Amino acid sequence: MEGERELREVFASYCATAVSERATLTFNLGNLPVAAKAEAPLRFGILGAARVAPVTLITPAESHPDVVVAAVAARDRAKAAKYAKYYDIGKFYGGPDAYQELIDDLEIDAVYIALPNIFHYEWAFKALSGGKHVLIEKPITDTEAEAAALITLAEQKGLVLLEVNHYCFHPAAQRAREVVRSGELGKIKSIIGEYAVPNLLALLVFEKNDIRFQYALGGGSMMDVGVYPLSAILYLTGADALKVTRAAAIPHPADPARIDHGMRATLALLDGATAELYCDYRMPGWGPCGLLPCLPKVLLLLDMEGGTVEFFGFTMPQIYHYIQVTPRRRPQRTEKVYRHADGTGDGRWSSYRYQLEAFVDKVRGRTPQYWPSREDSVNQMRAICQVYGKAGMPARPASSFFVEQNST
Ligand SMILES: NC(=O)C1=CN([C@@H]2O[C@H](COP(=O)(O)OP(=O)(O)OC[C@H]3O[C@@H](n4cnc5c(N)ncnc54)[C@H](OP(=O)(O)O)[C@@H]3O)[C@@H](O)[C@H]2O)C=CC1
Ligand SMILES: O=C1OC[C@@H](O)[C@H](O)[C@H]1O
Repeated sequence: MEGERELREVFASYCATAVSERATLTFNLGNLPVAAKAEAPLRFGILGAARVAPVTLITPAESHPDVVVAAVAARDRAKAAKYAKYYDIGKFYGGPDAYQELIDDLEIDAVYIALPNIFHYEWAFKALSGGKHVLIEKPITDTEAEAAALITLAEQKGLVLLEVNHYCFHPAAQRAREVVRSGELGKIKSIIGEYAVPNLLALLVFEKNDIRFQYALGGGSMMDVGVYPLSAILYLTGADALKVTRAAAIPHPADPARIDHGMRATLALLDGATAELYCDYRMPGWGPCGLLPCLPKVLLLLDMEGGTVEFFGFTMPQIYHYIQVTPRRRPQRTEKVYRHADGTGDGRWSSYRYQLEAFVDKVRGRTPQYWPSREDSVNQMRAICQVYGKAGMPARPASSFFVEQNST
């Protein structure tokens, strides 16, 4: 009952907001002016004609004066051609060698990897070896050892490697982190981190054989939506280590022993704080038998010595978010942040656009507004592996390319 009330409140507040203050912003997200390009912009190539790339890179690149998406590679030539035409990408590679051909293209400076997780390591390794900067989807790899190897390789090559934890670059996430770390509310006692996709939405968006539900491709909810609350817990607390004390998978009916459609985990953080993580692809709706539709639940809730902080919509702050700070002895306040305090950024930018800004700054030798520490991706991978272990599910398979490289 409490859950139903909460979901109804969230639904009502979302609707009210959508028709008022942020409606213009939501509309504008796809309508940022196309920037005039610099003389020698950073030329990106995309590995895989991925569904996600228009949101994560192609649209953000349009408004960046120093970025051009110059090529796409897909295993099927016709698919590559169609994708290139549709998104106005100048060059395409198709066929079984397409990914390597794109990497070998001397006109390409950076590669975006949005392939199934199991292929992240291999293609990031090959792209870095070929001298390309790499923007890679989350989770960076399937295992901790692979993540560490990529980071070392990027450093050896002097190249930029960035895992797409895009929301961390958005001013709202940075403001939430500032509030939490400012000392205003003292130490953290506990955190709840959730990313749950409603049943009905997941049915509409994901096909049965989606890469997210295939063990051999590095699937599982913890590998996908679970990464967000996990990385946010690390991001907000600044903890570089945590211990998974308990985890329970909600098994996927298609592969119940190995694939989680949901996961609940308890984490022990520094200083005695704890965190409860929940991710799900099949969050039931509300009302009779949970059949009425609900919205995705994307939430961070911190109980601190001096009050609470709720950061709602943390992975999609450009669409909707709020940071509600409730000190125990002072009035509650709600913050919404779309630009940096120094005025940089643009209220219409998505988290992906903020991320691209930082990526380019890093490549160009400027200091990005935010950049993760070299250990972040490794810590994240280690924690994911621990969650699967505690839940009694097998670790995600290592890349066969990594296994071959490391077999004596
Ligand atoms: N940061 C974010 O907000 C989001 C991140 N993601 C991440 O992006 C990545 C891709 O997700 P998404 O775009 O939804 O994925 P898609 O289903 O669109 O697959 C991406 C590409 O992977 C290749 N591929 C797909 N299935 C297989 C297979 N069975 N075997 C080999 N290759 C395959 C295809 O390449 P080809 O075109 O060459 O055939 C395809 O274009 C994942 O790592 C996911 O976690 C996804 C959504 C949002
Ligand atoms: O942002 C996201 O939401 C939906 C997921 O399946 C996707 O992979 C993730 O990155």
